[in-house]
Amino acid sequence: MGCTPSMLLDHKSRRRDSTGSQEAALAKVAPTPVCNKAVQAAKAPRASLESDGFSIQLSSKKDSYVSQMGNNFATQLHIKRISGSSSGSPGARAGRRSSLALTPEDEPLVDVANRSPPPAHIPNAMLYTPPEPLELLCVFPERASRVCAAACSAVARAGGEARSVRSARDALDALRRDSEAKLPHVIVVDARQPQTLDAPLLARAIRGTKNTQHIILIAIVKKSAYLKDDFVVLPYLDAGFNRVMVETLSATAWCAEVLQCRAAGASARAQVAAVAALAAAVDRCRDLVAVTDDQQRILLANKSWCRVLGWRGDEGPRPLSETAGGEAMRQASSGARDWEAPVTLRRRAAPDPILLPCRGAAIGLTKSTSHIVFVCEQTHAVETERGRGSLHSIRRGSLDVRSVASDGLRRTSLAKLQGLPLEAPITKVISLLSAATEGAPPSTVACIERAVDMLRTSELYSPQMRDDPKMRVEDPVATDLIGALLSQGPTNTLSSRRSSNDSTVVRSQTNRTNIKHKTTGQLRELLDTALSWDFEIFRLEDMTRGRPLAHLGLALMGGRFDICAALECDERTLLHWLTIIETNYHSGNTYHNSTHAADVLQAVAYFLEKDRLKSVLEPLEAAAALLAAAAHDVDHPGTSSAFLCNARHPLAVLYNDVSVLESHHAALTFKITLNDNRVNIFKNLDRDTYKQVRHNVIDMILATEMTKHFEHLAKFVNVFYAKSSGSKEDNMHTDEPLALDTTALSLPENVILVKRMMIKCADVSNASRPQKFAFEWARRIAEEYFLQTDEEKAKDLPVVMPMFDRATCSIPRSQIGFIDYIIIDMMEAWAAFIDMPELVNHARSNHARWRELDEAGVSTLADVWRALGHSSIHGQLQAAQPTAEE
Ligand SMILES: Nc1ncnc2c1ncn2[C@@H]1O[C@@H]2COP(=O)(O)O[C@H]2[C@H]1O
Repeated sequence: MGCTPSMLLDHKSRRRDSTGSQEAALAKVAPTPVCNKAVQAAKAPRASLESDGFSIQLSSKKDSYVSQMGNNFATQLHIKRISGSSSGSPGARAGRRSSLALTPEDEPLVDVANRSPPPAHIPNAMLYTPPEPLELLCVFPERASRVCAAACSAVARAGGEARSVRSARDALDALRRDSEAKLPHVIVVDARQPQTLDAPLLARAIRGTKNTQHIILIAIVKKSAYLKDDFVVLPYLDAGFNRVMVETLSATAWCAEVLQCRAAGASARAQVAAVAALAAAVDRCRDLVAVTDDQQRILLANKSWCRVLGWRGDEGPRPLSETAGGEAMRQASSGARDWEAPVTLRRRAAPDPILLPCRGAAIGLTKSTSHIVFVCEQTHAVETERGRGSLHSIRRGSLDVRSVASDGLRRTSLAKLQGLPLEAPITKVISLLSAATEGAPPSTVACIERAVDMLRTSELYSPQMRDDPKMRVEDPVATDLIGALLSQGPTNTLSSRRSSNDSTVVRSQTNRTNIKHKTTGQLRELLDTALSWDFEIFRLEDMTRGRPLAHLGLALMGGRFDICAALECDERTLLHWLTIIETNYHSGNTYHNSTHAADVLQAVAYFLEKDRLKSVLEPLEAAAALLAAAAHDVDHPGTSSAFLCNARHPLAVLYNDVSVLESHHAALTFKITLNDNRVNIFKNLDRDTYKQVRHNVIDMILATEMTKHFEHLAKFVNVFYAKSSGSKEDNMHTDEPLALDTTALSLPENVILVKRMMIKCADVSNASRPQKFAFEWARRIAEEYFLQTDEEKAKDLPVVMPMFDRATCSIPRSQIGFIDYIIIDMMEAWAAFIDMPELVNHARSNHARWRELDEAGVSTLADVWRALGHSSIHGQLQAAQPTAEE
């Protein structure tokens, strides 16, 4: 402990020690104009003095050599309040607010009750020690001192043991050599021959030795000296003696003294033991505890206090104000009995103070306060840092007091908040990072501090364009596309351009030809290849006359994955579900139609075949992933959420401009499904299973929102690549290979990240497909963007992606930007996770081809297809393939 329990026991005597004189001691006890008079009064025995409302009485126990046991004051100083007006001036009384000056009558009762310290309650059981035979040590320089012999024989008669030594050195040796159990209860020191034995010096040395607080020290003085001066005892008491006794050879006198010493000794030992026990308890507290004297000088500081504030273990009493500030200090000074208020504590190794909730209490055995207890709650954040043993670390980790306004209310509520057992993981991360700065080189500290500053923002996952020369695509097309993908809300409105549907109205299936789910031989052959990465999706689109989803869905969901078993539904219901979902895709959209849904479904199915996912996902989770993929863009209007917001479309209004399309896709999926028993693939699931599947489907559909792209990617990377050297996000931007760590898969929350990543990658997997597919998808999305721009211009709406104008837009550049900013990082992370390098290989090779085209001056859609030697890949495919009906 910084300050020890022994300081608690004798802080009053230390006060005297520091002044070196009784006058100074008295002056300190009464630090008012009255004190000088008190000193004079002390010199004039039995003087009583009244002034300015005070009565000071000094009484000297001259007639008894036995002063009060266990009390270092042979002379007792009483400072009384005078309640009447007879002796104090009214002005003086009215003007003072100190606890000494104010009379109890001047204050409201409640206030008085709260200001007088509670009687310190020490349970009686704590103060009991079993009686022991008395151990006496006599220190008498004279070889055959008769006084010494009288004392020893009295101890023997009382059933105790006595020994004697002749010098101060021998006495101290005996104390230091003996184990604690053998320390004497009483030490009698011959103070009659100062030239041979300096008794006060020896007493100080004894009191400076460990565990001697309970030893009763008796100084033997000559009768002549004793009777000469009223204050003869004071230097002895100041030096640490408990009692001053006149030399005597009387066996009776010695016997009485010895018996009193045994009783007093037992009581003193019990008190010390009780204080030691309480100090040990305080030391084991998590909270920061300090006990001060009535002048707020710290007498005891527990281990938490020392550790958190950077105190050494051996510091003497010091003013609390050097370390603490705030409302708590004001409360403590007000004399309140019990209070709760925030305290700011300065730490030695950190510039920023910490703000902690603090409870305090004034303690006193009498009406006046002897001790003040401060218990500062160790908040979780401080404790986390403590775990790192870093004081330095606390600087950034927990509480930023500088940001706290000076008004007390805010500080109080902040302190209360910090007292709550709540802590966000980010707080722990900041604490750990801050701890890592300890002892680190300045450059590392600077890096960590910058990282911590970034972590402190609430926009953790908001992407910022990287300042990477390699990546600096100062291409307005790429900037336009990425900017539009990553931002949501009104930029700067649902088009009925290709659909006049109220999107929340389930489309009737009747306006479509019922699908033939009897597949032709060629279609069967094609569907047999549904689990290859170069699956001919556009051929399927053509063969099924724009209904690829139902056919592929039935083949994959009903066939290979048998989700009917997991969902406990029949294949017919699944077919109906697929059909109605497909019906609710807009066939007029060039990109966001059911072919895109089928493509994403095919990608998810392909991923699910990978060993990593097979081992991680339950059949029901796989089923949910396939359902989510099939439905993830249902009723997509062919325009972006930003467009809907700008157009003040009912969906944007319904979803408050937040995740408009994804919310709609997820909600409509369930509306369609639950609307009709014939399509309700969930109808046989029990409540909990339904809940689980629903949660999974919704979560995955919402994960396709591109504004959250970097959030999902960063979380995935941080979890599954966290253990390689350096930040994985940084690694992603270098050519260093990623080091995969899949141990985190044991946590369900991390499996969620995997499912999100899976559908995200599937959603934009077109850029990682073989070139002929990737280029067709690029054409389709560009066409859809162009149509949106056309509509925005026609309706005088803000143009979300002005660069996507069919007359001027460079398709190669838009694809280069898309791959650079969205695809590569994500595919690298996912490819490594599921062991599918072709994802990255295709993306890179597509990127290279787009670059070639760009460098060749190819720009518009028409240019691209001309350069590729045909008007459209899809057109080429269409011409070559038979349809499903053939
Ligand atoms: N090849 C591509 N080029 C440019 N943008 C794309 C490409 N593929 C997908 N996207 C965009 O990425 C988005 C992913 O979510 P959506 O399907 O809602 O809408 C998609 C398009 O806006």
